[in-house]
This record gives sequence, structure tokens and C-alpha cells, in this order.
Amino acid sequence: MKLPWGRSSTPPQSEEISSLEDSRANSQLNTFNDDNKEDAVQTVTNGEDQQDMGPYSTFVEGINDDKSKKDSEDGYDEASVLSDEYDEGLSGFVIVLTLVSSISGFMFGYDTGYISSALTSVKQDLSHKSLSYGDKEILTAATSLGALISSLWAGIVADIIGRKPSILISNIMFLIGIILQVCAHKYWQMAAGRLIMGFGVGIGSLVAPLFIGEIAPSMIRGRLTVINSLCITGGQLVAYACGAGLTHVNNGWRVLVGLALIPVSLQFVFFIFLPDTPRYYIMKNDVESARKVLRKTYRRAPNYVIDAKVKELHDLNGSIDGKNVLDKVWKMAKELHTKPANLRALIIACGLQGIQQFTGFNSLMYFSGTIFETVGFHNSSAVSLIVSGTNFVFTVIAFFAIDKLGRRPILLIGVPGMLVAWIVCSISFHFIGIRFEGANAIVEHAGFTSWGILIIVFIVVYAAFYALGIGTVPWQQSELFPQTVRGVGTSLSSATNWAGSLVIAACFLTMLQNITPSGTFALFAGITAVSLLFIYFCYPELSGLELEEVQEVLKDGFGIKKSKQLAKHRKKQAAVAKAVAKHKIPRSEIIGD
Ligand SMILES: O[C@H]1[C@H](O)[C@@H](O)[C@H](O)[C@@H](O)[C@H]1O
Repeated sequence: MKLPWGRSSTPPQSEEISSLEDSRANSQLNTFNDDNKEDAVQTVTNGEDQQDMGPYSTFVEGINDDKSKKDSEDGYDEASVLSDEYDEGLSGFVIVLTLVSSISGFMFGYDTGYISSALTSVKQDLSHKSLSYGDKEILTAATSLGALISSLWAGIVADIIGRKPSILISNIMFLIGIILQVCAHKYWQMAAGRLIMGFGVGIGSLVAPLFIGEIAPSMIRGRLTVINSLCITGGQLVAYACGAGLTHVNNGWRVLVGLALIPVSLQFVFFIFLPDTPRYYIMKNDVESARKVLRKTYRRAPNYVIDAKVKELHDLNGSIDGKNVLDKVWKMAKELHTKPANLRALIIACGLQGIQQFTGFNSLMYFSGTIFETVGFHNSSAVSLIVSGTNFVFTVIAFFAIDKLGRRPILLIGVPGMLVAWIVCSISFHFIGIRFEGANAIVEHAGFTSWGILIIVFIVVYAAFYALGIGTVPWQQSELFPQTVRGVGTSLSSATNWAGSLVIAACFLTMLQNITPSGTFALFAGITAVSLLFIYFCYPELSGLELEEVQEVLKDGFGIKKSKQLAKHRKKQAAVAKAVAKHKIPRSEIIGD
């Protein structure tokens, strides 16, 4: 194939390509730059066959051969490639959509985070009585229960009425729930408020990452989805900090709960003016709206790229029809469980969400104060702040690593780190020697011992490794499912998450009492070890892949090898596209339109 480059535009010269040495894209290019740089320049200049260009050829093929690509049967390697070449710029539109959707993540974190301090400052404000241990457990668990119930149907509703209306419904649930709590003078009103707010948390926890995953250009989809996770951990941190500040304020807990009205109202108002995702519009056959959103997403892409993308979404993203909603849901569930690629996606998504919860992180979120007091640390809220601060900081690191390093590497670094940390905690608890008499912990070696310090240090280490991988990756769940079953698939995996959260909230203290703290953390370590095997053998690398390509990977197995190759290939393509964009070679001159 001859390249049209030489005719009307100046091809990149070798010095220009050398100047890529210090560009950001170059780190990715380095792997092949040295071998291919000269060849590529020669080939471009002489108009030789692009086969000689190594990794450059894929890029050139993408921009020169658009017609044949459009006609090709293989959706897997065509339109998606085209759009990747235009991923180099992140539009303000995508940033706004991501930030506004991530308010759901903030609400998730804030609402699950404020309860521990609200419970200590609520005193006798509810039903004029001190809350019993059981009362407190019900208030804590009510939100997880609400989230479990709503997440079970949220994905399906999001498929039927849309992602945007679902987020608006979650806002209304939040508003009702928060107002009920702020005005509560009766215990049961508070519990009802927590439950209804939980409905909002469940919908938001599922729909926000789904929304972001569907609007994000593939090369940065991981990062953009992690912004939602950052808002979760940030929300938890803010809730802990505000809670600490308001502990001694009269009715401070009402202020703490009421503050949540601000982000919810903002999200509601913003979302009224924002569109739904192109994939949802295509599902509803609203091609014009899909095209409008895509045009704003890929700012620099010429029309044929947008057309190719619309065609790709149209060809690959059908929806399942049914006589009525129940029939439709039944058919979706059947499609999810009977098609091998879908079933594998479901196993991975539920597996990761289960691992996130059953390895015990939220025992720290809900009960770190109790744990730290048990080992002789009296400023427990300060230590809890350190744990949630670590969780936040390492989610920031995950943000930078998730697309660059990939999902698998961060999981395969994070989970072994968690395993070591839990083993150290289990051993240390054994040497501290704790017995329980009723709900009271009797510590044999009371006071601030070296075992106690070891526990605190390794709990913080654990939080760091958790946030780096398993705290963030499971919320990328929507990328695993094709459009036809994405709603029902993400519903089941989110429900797995909330069921796990509920079980840990309800059982952790009982486990401490019945199988000792050492036994509890040994159990968490055992679950973590099994989880590591699951991830190693079943979780493919999905960074940089188009949502539509993931099915291809899962078609004949868990596709670990295939996914790693494809992810590497896509990254190289994106690096080349970025590099060429940096040279500012007008595309019209390259493709001659
Ligand atoms: O991804 C989040 C995050 O890791 C939170 O810190 C945790 O409390 C949630 O349960 C989890 O879903």
C-alpha cells in the first residue's frame, strides 16, 4: 500500500521523531522506537510498503484505509481502531460528565462514612433513649440493605429508562432519605431515612461507573472510572473529618447528615442539562442523539470516524426485546447465563466484587475505632482518619496506574500485599491475647505494645494495597458486559458487593467474639489467598480495549493471554497516534479528504 503522505504534506523527519524522545508518549514508544524509527521515516518518505513500518503500520493502516475498514466484517479491529486514534485529546465535555456523575461516588463514600461518628454524637436525640448496640447495628446496616435491594434492579432500570433518569431517581431517594434523617426525632424515622438513602446509594454505585464507562474514550476509561472511586474514598475521608469536627457540637450529627444535601442537589441540577450515553441512545435507536454526544467526545475526529463509531455501536450493541418488562428481564438473564462469554464476565464481575468485600476491608471502615481501642490506641478517630486517608491517597495512585500499568498488574501487586498484611495482623493479635466476655474485650497484654504498633502499621499497609487494586478495579465492572446484558450483569455484581458489605457489617464483631481477632484476620487472609488465585487465573487485562472487544477476549475462555496482547497492541497504537498528533500533521492531508 502506498502512503499519500509524501504528496502534499511534509512527512515527519528523523529529527522530529527524535524529538519524541522527551515527549510523554515516548515512554510507550521507546519499546519499539529505536528499531523502527529510521525504517518508519524511510518508508514514509519513500512511499514504501507500510509492512516495513512495524507498529507504525497499524496506525497508518487505520488512517489510510478507512473505506475498506468500513466495509470489513471485522468490527473488532476497525471502527474501534479509528476512534482510538482520536483519543489523544480529552474533551471538556467528557470531564464535566465524569465529574458530575462522580458525585454519586462522593455520596456513596460520605453516606457510608458519616454513620460511625453520627452514632457517637446522636446520644439521646432519637426517641429520647440511648441507642443500644443492636440499634446502632440496624442504623449502620440499613444503608447497605437499601443499597443491596436497589442495586438488584438498578442496572435493569438503567437499561429501560436510561442512565441519566436513573441517576436523577437516585438523587430523589437521597434527598428524601437525608431530609427524613435530619428531621428525625424518632429512631424508626432515622432508620427509614437511612434505608431510603441506601436505595440512592445502591443506584448511584452502579449507574455512575456505568455512565462513565460508556462515555469514556477507551484509552482512559479506567482512569475516568477511578475518578468515581476517588470520590468514594474522598467522601469517606471528608465524612470522617467532618464527623470528628462536629462530635461535640449540639445536634452536630444533623449538620453532618444535612451537609450531604449540597452535592446531591448539585448533581440533580447539573444532570437535568446533561445527555445520556451514546450507547444508551443507540440501544433506543436514537442515532442522532448518539452522534451528538460522540461528536462532543471526539472533538478532533472527522465525520467519517463518528459515523464509523455510530455504526460500530449499532452493529455490536443490540438490546433484547420482550413482550413486557418481565419478559425482557427474563430474556436478558437467560442471555447472561447461557452465553459462555457473558457467563465468564458475570463470574469475573461478581468474583471481584465479592473479593473486595469478603477480604474484610470494610471491617476497618465500620469498626476501626473499636479495633484500635482494643490494641490500646486511645485516639482512635485520628487513626481511623489515617486509614481512610491512606485509602484515598492510594486510590489516587490507582488512578495513575490503572490504564498505564493495567488492571491485572495493580491487582497482582495489591492482593499479595493485603495477604501479607492480614497474616501479620493475625499473628500479632495472637500475641496480644484478647478474650471476649460478652461484648467486652479483655486484653492480656494491655497498653501500647510492639504487637499493637505492628497491627496499626499493617492495617495502614493493608489499606494502601487494598486501595491500589481491589478497592478500585471491581467498579470497572461495566466494561466486562456487552450492551445487551450490561444492566442485568452489573446489577448482580453490585448486589454481590452490597451483600458482602452487609455481611461484614453484621458479622465482624460476632466473629471477633467467636473465633477471636486472630482467627478473624486469619480467615480474611485465607479468603485473600484464594482470591489471588482467582484473579491470576480468571481476570483478563482490559485496559485500552473497546467495550465491544471485551467479549471477543472472553469468547473461548478467560482470555488472559489474548487480552494482554490486545491491550499492549492498543496502547502502542494510542502512543503512535499521540505522537503523530503532536507533530500536528493535518489529518486531511494524511488521508486526503
Ligand atoms: O470501592 C469502594 C471503596 O474501596 C471504599 O473505601 C469501600 O468502603 C467500599 O466498600 C468499596 O466499594
